[in-house]
Amino acid sequence: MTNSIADTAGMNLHLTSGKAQLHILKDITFDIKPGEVVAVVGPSGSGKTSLLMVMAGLERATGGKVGIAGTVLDQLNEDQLAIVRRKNIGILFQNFHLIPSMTALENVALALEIAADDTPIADIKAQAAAALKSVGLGARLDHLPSALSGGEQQRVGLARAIVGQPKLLLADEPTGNLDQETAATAIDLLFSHARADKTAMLLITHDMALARRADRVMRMDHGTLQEITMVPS
Ligand SMILES: Nc1ncnc2c1ncn2[C@@H]1O[C@H](COP(=O)(O)OP(=O)(O)OP(=O)(O)O)[C@@H](O)[C@H]1O
Repeated sequence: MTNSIADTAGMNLHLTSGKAQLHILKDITFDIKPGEVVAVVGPSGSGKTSLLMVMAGLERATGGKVGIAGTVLDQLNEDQLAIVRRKNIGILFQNFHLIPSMTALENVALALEIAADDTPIADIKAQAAAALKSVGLGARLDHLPSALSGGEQQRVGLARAIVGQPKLLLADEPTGNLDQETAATAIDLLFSHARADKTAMLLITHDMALARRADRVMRMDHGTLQEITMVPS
């Protein structure tokens, strides 16, 4: 459990839906090493997003252990969870989740303001601008999300996810809402950042070509997770 950036042992997640108790994640044991890219594939509803939510500390496992950067999450309160999250994790969502009333720069700066309590605002803005520049949006700092294309919005999402230099990037179908060409550009950017910064990544995708670019591929099926071998294309 020690030299992983993320690891789980016998992790379970039960959720209630009406009167039903659903067993969403079943006895999941896996780990992600620093700098490693792990793809998770599997059918819709199998539990991939639920796994990401647990790894992000946004959903609590109902059994087993979950560790992030050597800290076991199970016993932490919400404030402690938030600290582990902001110190270690960047999250990239399919629907971008940008704040519509904030410019690209403000969206990225906000993530850093939350993550770095004592940093002067001028430094935060400079770092946010640099992150946006690194994803090719140096000329779009003052645009609102509504004035950006889908691909550009996702690049703002990427800048926001990486600006705090997380050890672990959690990406949930990051290109699911983009056309093929825009998606390919976004994925290249995502991988080049992850590889250059040696950021570990848990990448949920339906795209097998994308999964092949990962170091390892896991398949989620009805809440169970297993490593699979990809047949070369
Ligand atoms: N808050 C919740 N309460 C109850 N059940 C939930 C909740 N969130 C998800 N589920 C159920 O958990 C199961 C797994 O959902 P999850 O979103 O993790 O699947 P997924 O593999 O990410 O699917 P997709 O590929 O369609 O995004 C589904 O049956 C879903 O209905």
